[in-house]
Amino acid sequence: MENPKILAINPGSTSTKFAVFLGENQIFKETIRHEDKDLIHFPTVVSQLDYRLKLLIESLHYHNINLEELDAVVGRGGFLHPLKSGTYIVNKEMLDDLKTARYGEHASNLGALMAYELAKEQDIPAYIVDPIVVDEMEDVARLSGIPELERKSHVHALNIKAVSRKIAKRIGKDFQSLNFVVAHLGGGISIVAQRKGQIIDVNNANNEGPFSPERSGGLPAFQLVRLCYSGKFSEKEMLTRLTKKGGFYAYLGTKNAMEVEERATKGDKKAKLVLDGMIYQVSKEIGAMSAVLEGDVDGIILTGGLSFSDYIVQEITRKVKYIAPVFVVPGEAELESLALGALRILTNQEEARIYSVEINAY
Ligand SMILES: Nc1ncnc2c1ncn2[C@@H]1O[C@H](COP(=O)(O)OP(=O)(O)O)[C@@H](O)[C@H]1O
Ligand SMILES: CCCC(=O)OP(=O)(O)O
Repeated sequence: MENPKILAINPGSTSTKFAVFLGENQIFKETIRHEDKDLIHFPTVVSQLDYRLKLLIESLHYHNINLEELDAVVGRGGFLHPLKSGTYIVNKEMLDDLKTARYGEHASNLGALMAYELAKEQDIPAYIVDPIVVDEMEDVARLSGIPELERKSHVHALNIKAVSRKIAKRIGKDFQSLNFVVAHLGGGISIVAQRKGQIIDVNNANNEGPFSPERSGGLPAFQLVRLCYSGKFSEKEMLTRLTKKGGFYAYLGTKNAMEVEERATKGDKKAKLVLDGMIYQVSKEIGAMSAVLEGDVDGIILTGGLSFSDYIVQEITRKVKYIAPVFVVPGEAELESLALGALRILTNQEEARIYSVEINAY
């Protein structure tokens, strides 16, 4: 199929981003922002499906984009069974796992569900690409120190794979011949050791590694246990504190790094300390992942929204440039990566993977 028309959908916790591609070329892009007040009354992520779909369809109609002209729909992949990197056809088993939040709740769980709903009306395929559960970790990285607490790969795989390909192309080498430490620095942070294209270790973006604008990162275990049993918080409140109300938000009441930086520049000592604390922890994690690669690092890549900040990039670079050259790819290329993942299937460059707990089990 030449130049297929692909709709890519990226549902986030505060937005639904979507774009239409003709082959590799983006011909339309839109972001719908969701305020807290609009989402707060939905008890679960999956219960937002109809609401988000309606807004998306209205926007497509408004911009004269005809769903009947699409060849495929592709969504960001959410919490599923651990999977190999690649493009997966959305099937019943996947939909069932997402509807029941079998492996956890995250806005990206809506990606496959929205893609499927739109694709089935047109009788075209729906896909996901490099979901947040891409798991290429080595066995040695899975140990935590307590047998029942296995470390899990929860990672910004879609953007990390995309920026790694981009930098490999820039330096004129094949992505699968290079070793990178990639730091996705967004609302959540994942920092990976990527050996010859494979993510062999990562700080779980939800509960390990550096704190981020909204997440606590790894915490002192004894004190955490005591806080959980203090009787002050329910399980849900504690989990929300760790994943949505940690990091910058917990210390400073904002998740906005630009605001934190401005406060720091204007003399707010606490804002400066917290900003520098995150930079310190990110640099430390980059060092740890470099050790995982035994110092054989072709490049360190900084990406995600925080990489738009000159201060953050300069400070991290100052601390880690002794390891390897630092490359910066600010923001994320998730919609483009989704479309390219679907395109590789539609143009027969790759075969779509089938989601099945049996086949992909690690
Ligand atoms: N130009 C910028 N300078 C500094 N920080 C920025 C800039 N643009 C975005 N950010 C920060 O990046 C973070 C969000 O990153 P992003 O990758 O968009 O996250 P997510 O997709 O997880 O919401 C926020 O803290 C935001 O304030
Ligand atoms: C759980 C890994 C992916 C992730 O944290 O995504 P967001 O930063 O978009 O929430």
